[in-house]
Amino acid sequence: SSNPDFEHLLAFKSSSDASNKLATWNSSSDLCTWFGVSCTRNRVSRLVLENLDLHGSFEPLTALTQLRVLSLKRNRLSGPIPDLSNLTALKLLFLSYNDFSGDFPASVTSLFRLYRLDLSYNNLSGHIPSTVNHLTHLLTLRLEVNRFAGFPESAFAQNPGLCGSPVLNCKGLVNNPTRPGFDGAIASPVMPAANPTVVASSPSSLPGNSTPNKSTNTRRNGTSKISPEALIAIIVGDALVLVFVSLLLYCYFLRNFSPKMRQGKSSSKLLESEKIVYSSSPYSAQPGTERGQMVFFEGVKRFELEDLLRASAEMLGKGGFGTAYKAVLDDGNVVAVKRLKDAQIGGKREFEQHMAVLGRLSHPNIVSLRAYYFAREEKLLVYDYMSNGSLFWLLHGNRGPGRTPLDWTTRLKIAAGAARGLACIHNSCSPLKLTHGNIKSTNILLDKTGNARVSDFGLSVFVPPPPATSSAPRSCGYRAPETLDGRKLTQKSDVYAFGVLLLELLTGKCPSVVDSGGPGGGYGGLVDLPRWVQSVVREEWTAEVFDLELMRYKDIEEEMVGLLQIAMACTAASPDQRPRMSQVVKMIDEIQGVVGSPSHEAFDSMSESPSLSEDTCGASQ
Ligand SMILES: Nc1ncnc2c1ncn2[C@@H]1O[C@H](COP(=O)(O)OP(=O)(O)OP(=O)(O)O)[C@@H](O)[C@H]1O
Repeated sequence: SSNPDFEHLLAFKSSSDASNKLATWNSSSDLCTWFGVSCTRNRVSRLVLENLDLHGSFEPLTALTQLRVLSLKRNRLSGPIPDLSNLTALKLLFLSYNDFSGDFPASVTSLFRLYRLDLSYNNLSGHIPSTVNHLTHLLTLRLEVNRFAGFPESAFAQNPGLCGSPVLNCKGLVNNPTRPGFDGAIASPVMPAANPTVVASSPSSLPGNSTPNKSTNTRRNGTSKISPEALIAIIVGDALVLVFVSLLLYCYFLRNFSPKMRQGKSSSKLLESEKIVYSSSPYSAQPGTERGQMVFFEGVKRFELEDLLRASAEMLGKGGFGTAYKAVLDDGNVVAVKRLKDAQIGGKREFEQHMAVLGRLSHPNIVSLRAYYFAREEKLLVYDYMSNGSLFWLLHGNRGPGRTPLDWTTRLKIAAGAARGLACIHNSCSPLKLTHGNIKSTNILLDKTGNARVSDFGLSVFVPPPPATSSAPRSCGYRAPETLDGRKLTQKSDVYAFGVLLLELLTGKCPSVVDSGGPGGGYGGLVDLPRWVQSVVREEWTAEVFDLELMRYKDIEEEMVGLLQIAMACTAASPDQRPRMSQVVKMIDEIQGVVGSPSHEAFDSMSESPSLSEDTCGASQ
C-alpha cells in the first residue's frame, strides 16, 4: 500500500497481536477500514485498540505522525513507554491498565496539543517531571496506581490537614495510617496552585473558596464531633443562605425570564392573553408636548412617528434601558422599538452624535439601528425586528419535556456569528474603540435565517457604571472582575462577557449572580460560571461541564473542548491576558473548519475514553 502508515501498523500487529485479534488488518483491504483505525485525509488519525490482549511494545505506532487519538488501554503492553515525540498531533492518549514500567515518559511533555493523558494502572515509577507544566492544554492527567514517588515535603507544605508520608505523621488521629490513600497523597504537578477541592457537579453546590480543605479533611478524618450549638448554627446558616439564594433567583427570573418567555416564537406555549398588545401606542405623544424628529439611517424605508404611534405594539420585554416593543406598521413592516427610559442621556447633540456612530454600523451579525426619535420627553430607537428570538430563549426557555434541544452545530454557528458581530463593533470605528458594554444571551438575537446578531450595542454609555456593591441582575454574571468596582467598560470587558456567553452555550447554565466583588472576595454561596468551570476542569471533571443536552451528539468532544478553551481564555482574570475579538473569531473559525470538513475525525462524545460511547451515542448532529 502507498499509505505511509501501512507498514507501521502491520509491524505492530506482527509484534503485539499473538492472539490475532486484529484479523481485519491485512493487505487486501484499505487500512482505513481496519478494526480500530480511523483516517483523516487517508492518514491514520485515530487508533482505538482496547482490551485486545496486545502485548510487548507499541514502538511501531510512534511513527503514525497524524495520530490525534491513541487508546491502548486494558492490554498487556509492557516495557518502557516508547519515545512519543513524533506524535505531535496527539490530543488524547490513553495507556491505562497495561503493564508499562520505567519512568514517566518524558517525551509526552513535548506533545503540546495533548489534553487528556491517562497512564493510570501501570507499573511506572520515578519522578514526575516538572515539564508536565508545559502541557498547557492538558485537562485530564491520570497517574493513579503506579509507583511514582519523589514528591518533596515542600510540595505539601502549609496544609495542616495533610499528614502522613512524606510530611510528618499525624498527631492524635485515630485513623489507621496504613489504609490506602492515607499516605503518599498525590499532588498534581500540573496545577501547583490548585486547591484540592472536592468538586461538585453543579455551580451552586461548589464549596466556597476559602475553606474547602478544612471541610473535606474534617469529613475524611471523621474525628471531629459537631456540638449541638454548632449544629444549630449550621442549620440556621443554611436556612438563611437558602432564603437568600431563593430571593436572588426569584428576582432574577422575575426580571429576566418572563419577558423572554413572551418572546419564544412558534415553540412558545404562551397564551395569547399573556401578550400585551396595545391598540393605542405605548409611546407618549401627548398633544402639546415638544415634537421631536425621526432620524433615519441609510437603506431604511422611512415612516413617520405617527405611523409608529398607530402601529400595534407588543411588549418584548423590559431591559436595563427601558422597554422593547415589537411594532407592526400599517404597511406590514415590522420593527423593534426600544424606548429609552432609565437612560442618562446628556444633550441632544451628544445623543445625535452617538446615534450617528451606531447607525453607521452594518454587518450580517449585528442588529442594525435603523432610526431614532429624540424629544425631551421621549427617546426611541428603532431596530430591525428579529423573528427567531434570543439565544437566552433557545438555551433556557421551555426546558423540560417537549423542548427542542439546541444542537451543537447551531451553538457553534451562533458563537461564531456573535463573535463576528462583536468584532465588527470593536473594529469598525477604530479610533473610537467602541464597546458593546452589555453582551449577554438576551442580546444575541436570531434573524429569520437563523444567523446570530448582536443587539443593544453602544448603549452602556447611557448607564452609569453600577457601584461596586451592586448585585443588580442586569448583566451581573457577565461582568468582568475589573469592572466590579465601577471602573469603565472596555473592549476587554466585552471579551470577558463574550467568554461567559460561550460558557453559557457550552454548559446550558445561566450565569449566576455574583454576590460580592473584588479580588479574592467571597462569593456568598453562589459561584460565577467562569469560576465554576475552571474548578471543575481543574479537577479533571471536564465532561461534567457540558450541557447534558449535548450528550446525544457524536464526535463533538474536540470541538467542545476547543470552544471551552477559548471561553476560558476570554474569561482570564487579567484583561491583558484575554484575546481580542478578531482573534476569537479566528479561533472559532478553526473549530468550525473541523466541523465542516467531510473528513471530520470521528471520535466519540463525552466519555473519557474514545471508545466508550461508540454504541450508546447513536444520534447524529
Ligand atoms: N430587535 C429585536 N428583535 C426582537 N427582539 C428583541 C429585539 N431587541 C430586543 N429584543 C428582545 O426584547 C427583550 C427586551 O430587550 P431589551 O434589550 O430591552 O432588554 P434585555 O436585553 O433583557 O436587557 P438590557 O436592556 O440590559 O439589554 C429581550 O428579550 C430581547 O431579546
